[in-house]
Amino acid sequence: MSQDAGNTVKAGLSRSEGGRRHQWSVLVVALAAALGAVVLPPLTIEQQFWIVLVPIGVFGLSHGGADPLILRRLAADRRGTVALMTTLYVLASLAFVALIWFLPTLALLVFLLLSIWHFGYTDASFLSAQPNALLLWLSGSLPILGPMLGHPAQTSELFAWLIVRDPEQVRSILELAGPVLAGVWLLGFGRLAYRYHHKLSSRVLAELILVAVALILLPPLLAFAFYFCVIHSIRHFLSVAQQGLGVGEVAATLAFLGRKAAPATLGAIGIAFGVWVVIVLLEPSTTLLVEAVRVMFWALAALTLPHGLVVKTWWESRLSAS
Ligand SMILES: CC1=C(/C=C/C(C)=C/C=C/C(C)=C/C=O)C(C)(C)CCC1
Ligand SMILES: [Fe+2]
Repeated sequence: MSQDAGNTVKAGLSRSEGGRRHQWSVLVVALAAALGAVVLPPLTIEQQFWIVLVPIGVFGLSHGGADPLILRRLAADRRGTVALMTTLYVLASLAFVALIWFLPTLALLVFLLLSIWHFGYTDASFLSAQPNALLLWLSGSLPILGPMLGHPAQTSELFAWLIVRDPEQVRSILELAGPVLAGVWLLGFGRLAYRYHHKLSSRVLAELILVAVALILLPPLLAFAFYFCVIHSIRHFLSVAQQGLGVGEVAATLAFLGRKAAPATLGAIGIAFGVWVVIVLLEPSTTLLVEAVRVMFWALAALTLPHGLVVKTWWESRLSAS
């Protein structure tokens, strides 16, 4: 891929009407979320779980549900290639499930790192016309760093459920790592503002700050749902629509994608529900909530590796085709 071709398409995303409009709405929604978080009464993890279950299921997962469509496009609808790519996708997921099974703590760390990269990749393409690795890591790390800093006790408990460890032990690590990482983030932000202030609009810096504040103030599961549904999924759909079919057709394409993504999304929800029931039957001593949280995040984790690779491969192939 030539650097110029890459720049042209990314410039298209960051300057596109849909991208710009969405960037303004992110600022408004992040401000509203931050203000809402201040007046919100403290919520238990269980209350948060019931609030975010439907938005994450419907809104969030459907963006992964578009992967089969992207795979077909990547394979140019050649049956053999579609089958091969689908097999590789499933194998990558299964490899990650094996990692979760045998080395859960390492799996959580890899999941968090992959998520930061994947979130940042999408954000940076919308926020900057030129590739900007610093912006990628700053933006992508917010959904993980925010809950760690703002609500270390609940975030530790959620992590501890995933890796079956003592929440207090996880908390002592987070309370040390959180401020250190926040310091590194602030240094990076200072460098971004200083080095790129002429290239990036102040709206980008405002987005980073406002989204950071919202993610720190909101309780962890609400913070994640806000970022995942309102920012990540919408940007993903906008980019899929735009890169695939041209700016003018975004609305029609979103409706089309919605229809195409629905079967895989419903399938994923069905499988997740099935796994939940099986786990609960096998291990009736643990609570339903803990198992539900495990299914929700480990399912996302198992899909993150192939999903992130598919999205990147597809974007790069679009770039080199342009
Ligand atoms: C587990 C967990 C968290 C991280 C979730 C992540 C990292 C989700 C990634 C999803 C992806 C990458 C979806 C694909 O597009 C939080 C929010 C810090 C709160 C505490 C529990
Ligand atoms: Fe994604």
